[in-house]
Amino acid sequence: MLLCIRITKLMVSPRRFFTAPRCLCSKLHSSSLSQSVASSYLHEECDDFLPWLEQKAGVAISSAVSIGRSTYGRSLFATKIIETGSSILKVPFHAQISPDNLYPEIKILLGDEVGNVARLATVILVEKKKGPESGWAPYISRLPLLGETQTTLFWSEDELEIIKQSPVYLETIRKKAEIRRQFLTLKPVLDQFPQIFDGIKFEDFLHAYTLVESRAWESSKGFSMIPLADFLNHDGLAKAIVLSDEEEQISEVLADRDYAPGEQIWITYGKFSNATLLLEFGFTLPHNIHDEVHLHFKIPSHDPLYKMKSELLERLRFPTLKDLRGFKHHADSFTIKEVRSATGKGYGIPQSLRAAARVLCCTSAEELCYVVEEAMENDGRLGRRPFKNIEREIQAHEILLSQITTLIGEYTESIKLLVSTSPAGNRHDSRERMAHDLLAGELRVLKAASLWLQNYILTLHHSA
Ligand SMILES: C[S@@+](CC[C@H](N)C(=O)[O-])C[C@H]1O[C@@H](n2cnc3c(N)ncnc32)[C@H](O)[C@@H]1O
Repeated sequence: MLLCIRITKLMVSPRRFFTAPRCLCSKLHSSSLSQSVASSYLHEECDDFLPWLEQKAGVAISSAVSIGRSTYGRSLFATKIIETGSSILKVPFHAQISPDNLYPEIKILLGDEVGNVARLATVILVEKKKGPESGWAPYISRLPLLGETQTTLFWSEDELEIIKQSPVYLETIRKKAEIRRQFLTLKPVLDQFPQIFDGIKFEDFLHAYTLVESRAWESSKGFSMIPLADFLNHDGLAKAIVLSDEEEQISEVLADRDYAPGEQIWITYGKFSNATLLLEFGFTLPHNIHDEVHLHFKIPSHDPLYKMKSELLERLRFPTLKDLRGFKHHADSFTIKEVRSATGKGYGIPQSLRAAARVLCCTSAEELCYVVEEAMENDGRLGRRPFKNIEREIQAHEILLSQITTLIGEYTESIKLLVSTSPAGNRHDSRERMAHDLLAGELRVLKAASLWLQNYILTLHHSA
């Protein structure tokens, strides 16, 4: 992740771009996370951290926070009253770790195919190897150890099997293969520095890579890890993010609400579903309003219109997406988010998905050509208008409903299995709990979509 400005996509703006509107305050005060874990765990072993960072930065970083422990690992806590809109911390770019910190003799050997995340992961490995001698030791020594990270990239095959229904399963396999590819590209370079990288294994690189993805933020320097700021935990309802001010060369966090002394301070890493949180950060939320499901359509290979339909579906898919932290995602499927209203009115399931269903249900080349011509006569977007033939419109939406009904059955079975195999029906294990949050959230999205479709189809029947 480069959070918000973070990796999974932190979006770093070249200028300060965020001030919390006043009206947010009361809403944010009711954040479940903010209230439940507020105040009890403070300070502890990090007393030396802020003085070290301020000395390194050569400026004051914060007079309003201390580092403490919470249910979610280290966190920042308010040490005094913090008012909405005030600055919580400011970390200059030169006190952040970025790919620029890579030894020049290593950097010069790296080709373009080695991305910024891999470069920054290499910096982390170098500084870790230096131990107490590293100029970053107080920060590096407080990063989670191998074995403490919960992202699915470290799950066993059996653990992954539990979430096979979710797109996270395939995405985990794909991503791990991609990180392995990057490691194999880097390895011949690392081997030239045995005093640093002797005996380095893929797991070490994977660990460093996931540290970067779960903590770094995008900036003009590529991705940076921002000491102190990266002790901030994520609340899906928070509005505060890490801002990047290119003019002043600082990263800053502004309060999105008032904090009392002792309260934990929260930011948002982005509008992430549990699938993304699990894959990139290694945690889930019990009820995540950003959960989503990805639908893949398969055109039967014996369909005589296979080629035409494939080309049209390709036009309907979304292009590459960039998340808040600056990370790119490729969407090769249709995404459904939770439908707010089951009545068929207002925000329903995505138009592009319904358009795809209209394309799929065509039975002749003439019908497909009609869909294309109609798009050209209107705003150019394919399949956006309901078929004039109501029977066809019903068929298109029944295609969708049938696929969603099948998925609902599969998710329900997986959740039943998960609950029944947990000791005494309890999900003690944190990975099982996260698997449950993930599957239950995606099932909720599917059920809402199903209700919406049933209602729409019923309305069409009545009007026929
Ligand atoms: C940027 S770090 C935040 C600081 C971290 N708690 C620590 O101890 O260093 C991100 C990590 O914090 C944890 N985390 C952050 N927000 C969380 C939340 N709402 N629930 C559970 N874990 C969370 C996850 O382990 C995540 O990978």
